[in-house]
Amino acid sequence: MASLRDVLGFYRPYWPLAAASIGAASVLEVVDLAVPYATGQILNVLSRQPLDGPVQQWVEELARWTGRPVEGVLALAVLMGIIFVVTVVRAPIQPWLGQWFHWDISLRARRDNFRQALEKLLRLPLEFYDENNPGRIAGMVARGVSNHTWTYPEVAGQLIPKLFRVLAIFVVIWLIEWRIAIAFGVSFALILGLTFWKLKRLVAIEERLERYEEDTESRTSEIITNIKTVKAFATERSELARQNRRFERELLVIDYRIHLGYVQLSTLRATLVQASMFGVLGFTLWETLAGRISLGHFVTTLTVSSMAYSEVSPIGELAEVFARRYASMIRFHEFMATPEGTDTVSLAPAAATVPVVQPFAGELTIENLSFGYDPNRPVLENIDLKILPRQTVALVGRSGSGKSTLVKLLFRYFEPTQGLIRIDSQDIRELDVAGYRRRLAIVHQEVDVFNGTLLENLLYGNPAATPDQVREACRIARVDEFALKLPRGYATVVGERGLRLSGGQRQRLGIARALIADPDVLIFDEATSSLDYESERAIQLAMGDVFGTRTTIVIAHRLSTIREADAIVVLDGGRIVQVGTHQDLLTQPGLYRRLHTLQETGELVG
Ligand SMILES: Nc1ncnc2c1ncn2[C@@H]1O[C@H](COP(=O)(O)OP(=O)(O)OP(=O)(O)O)[C@@H](O)[C@H]1O
Repeated sequence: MASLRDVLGFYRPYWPLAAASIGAASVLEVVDLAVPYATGQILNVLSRQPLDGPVQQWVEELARWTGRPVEGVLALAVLMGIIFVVTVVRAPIQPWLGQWFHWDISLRARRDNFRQALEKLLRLPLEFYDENNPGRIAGMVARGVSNHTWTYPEVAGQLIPKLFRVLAIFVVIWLIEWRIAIAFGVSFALILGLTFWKLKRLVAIEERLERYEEDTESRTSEIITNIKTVKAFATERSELARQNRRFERELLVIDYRIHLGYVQLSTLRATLVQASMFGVLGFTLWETLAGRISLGHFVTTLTVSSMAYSEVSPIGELAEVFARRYASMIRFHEFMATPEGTDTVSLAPAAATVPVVQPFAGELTIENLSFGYDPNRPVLENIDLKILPRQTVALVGRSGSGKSTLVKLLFRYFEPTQGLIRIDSQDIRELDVAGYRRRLAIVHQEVDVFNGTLLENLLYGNPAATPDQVREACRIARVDEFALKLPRGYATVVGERGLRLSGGQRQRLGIARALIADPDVLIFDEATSSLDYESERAIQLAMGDVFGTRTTIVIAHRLSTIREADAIVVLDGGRIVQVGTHQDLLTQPGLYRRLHTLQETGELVG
């Protein structure tokens, strides 16, 4: 669970500048008090009452310097001089000390934290993305960072300096008449104490609301992602109704619990402030009438105490704003503390000590491998497999038999619960994870296309590829066949804001992209399953040209894709049940022959 310490830690790199700017802003708030003080002293001069000791000394000092007699005019000049410095001279300095540095720190921290959040996102394991959809993640990060950005200048530039100002006012009143100071101090402590007590309770509600809102955002994000399904099933109305119920609930909590709480707090605060001010007025008047304080001090005390009480509302409001944003800041820090697991480039164990052995030949050995997403529910059990360099091995089996999971383990997205995988005799856990993954490439069933030109997409895994490499890969993957027909050829923008590629074209782009990365091990994960016959045939031909050029693993439901494989590995319930060539396996009774017969004839045979 993140805490206030994490929130403050956000600004750790900037602490010297932060301390200096907060200190300067506080000093400005405090020196401002010289104005009512000097005004009170002017009143004393005008009503022929004595000046305070230090002021009298300054006047005498100035009289000595200038050779003029100590008189009222000189005293007024000193006091006016003080007021001039504190108001007119201070005015152009204030925005720099009061705004520039706080916003400068805040905006720098914003940049750093967006960067760190992205670094975190890039390092988090795939499991995190299985559990959190893009809407939830983006909302959490954006709200957390932007609330930090807005809050820091308010807290550093206003809240803290104002608290110092109130403290200084307390000291000034104390110096004038300690009894009034105590009455003032007690009333202030009571008001602030009540404010913070109430805010703590409101923060707890805000934290619960934050989580609820995240779930709402997450659903909205799913609606966007799955919009085709929503439209196809015509569930727009029910989706709207469902979200509307959540919005209504949110409104009820925000309005009747949080907002109401803040208004109650403001009511209480305003009443206490006015009552306290009235009390201080009465008490000061009493002390003045009793002759214990001068007329000047009467005015000064009333002015500074009303200045202090007038700070109560802004302090309270700033504290409220902080409280309202605190929950999302805490969520952001919880996100930043999410464990990164082993699926991270920089945290690979022994990455620094064990160099990548280059080049790989592409021999893969899987030894007694077991794994389960939930340790009590094994998905793969005791897998033993050896794939020689440049061999093509197909993984087949029923849906859910663990084929994709095996590939995820090969990519080191998860740690096996038992056993290990070696590449060219080296345990893959000992290799630098980024260096190792660059030796692999995968063509998924759904090929991701980034917003950019076709060429940029092709070069995604290897921007340094030569034109010849690109040309050759595009020839093998049959990208050239469609690329030249695009409006601007390879310079055509595809993806989010560009031309939509068909399923077959995306697949071919995926294969070319993988080939351009020149991997030692290439994996096709059901690359043809979603395609029509013609596109499938084109992809099969492309794959056929790749077979034998590097170690290749093909996951396929359509067995026609893998007839040429050197070995076919049949998985069932997370175990290897058969291994052999297409011909071998057809001659044996078993799962492969059953699946094959089913695909050829549509008949289920025992
Ligand atoms: N991220 C995950 N978290 C938890 N369980 C998972 C996850 N991914 C897959 N599984 C489970 O692991 C088992 C194997 O899934 P896997 O995707 O490896 O099978 P597959 O053979 O590739 O299936 P298909 O051919 O349908 O793609 C399934 O029971 C599935 O529910």
